[in-house]
Amino acid sequence: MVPQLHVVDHALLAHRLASLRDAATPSARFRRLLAEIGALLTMEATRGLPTVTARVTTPLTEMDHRMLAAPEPVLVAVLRAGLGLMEGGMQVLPEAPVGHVGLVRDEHTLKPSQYMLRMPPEVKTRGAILFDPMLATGGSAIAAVQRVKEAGAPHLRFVCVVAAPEGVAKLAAAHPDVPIFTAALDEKLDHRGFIVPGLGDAGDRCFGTE
Ligand SMILES: O=P(O)(O)OC[C@H]1O[C@H](OP(=O)(O)OP(=O)(O)O)[C@H](O)[C@@H]1O
Ligand SMILES: O=c1cc[nH]c(=O)[nH]1
Ligand SMILES: [Mg+2]
Repeated sequence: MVPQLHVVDHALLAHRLASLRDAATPSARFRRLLAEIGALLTMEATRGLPTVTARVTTPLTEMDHRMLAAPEPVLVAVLRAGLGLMEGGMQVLPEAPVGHVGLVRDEHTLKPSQYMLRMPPEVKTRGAILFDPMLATGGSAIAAVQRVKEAGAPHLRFVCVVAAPEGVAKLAAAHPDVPIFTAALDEKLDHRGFIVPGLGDAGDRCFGTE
């Protein structure tokens, strides 16, 4: 039991995830599904954002209304596959500044290495939502969270699509302050570090590489 893990249960999410997992789904459709899933997960990950009551004048009268208390948080994609997922986050939070962390996992050691980092200055005050569809061994997520914390984020959330129990346990142990939102908690990792049943290599399926 990992208290910071939120497995988001929604019929529309489940329906899209079924198609995303399907090996026959081509790249263009895979990207569209990933963006739609990103939007649905961002709705859930932002449910608890602080709000204030402000006065609003409608064409008919005045009323007190709930609004966001602070500007939208920074959105950060873990390249490459996080780009597709963050697309949906940007639709839900259109005014959010955007950061990127480039990480690639070595297929033999399964260790991530970083090849780029760009973070907007607002991350220091607004906090961040980090997007990467796959939480497998957890190495990439731990490194990405660390980079965003080092950039000054006072708080952050991690959004993924498919998580392995191993990755959830490692991320929660390394960063217990970071809530994890996922569309599915899968069964296990295989001997190559792939999530089972999973959906394969998210970056390759997104961008048509091999
Ligand atoms: O939890 P881990 O074991 O670290 O694995 C997960 C990472 O693997 C994938 O990226 P990949 O390294 O394949 O890069 P890509 O997105 O460019 O394909 C995925 O998008 C995660 O970043
Ligand atoms: O199953 C997996 C594991 C890591 N990265 C992926 O893209 N898929
Ligand atoms: Mg990949």
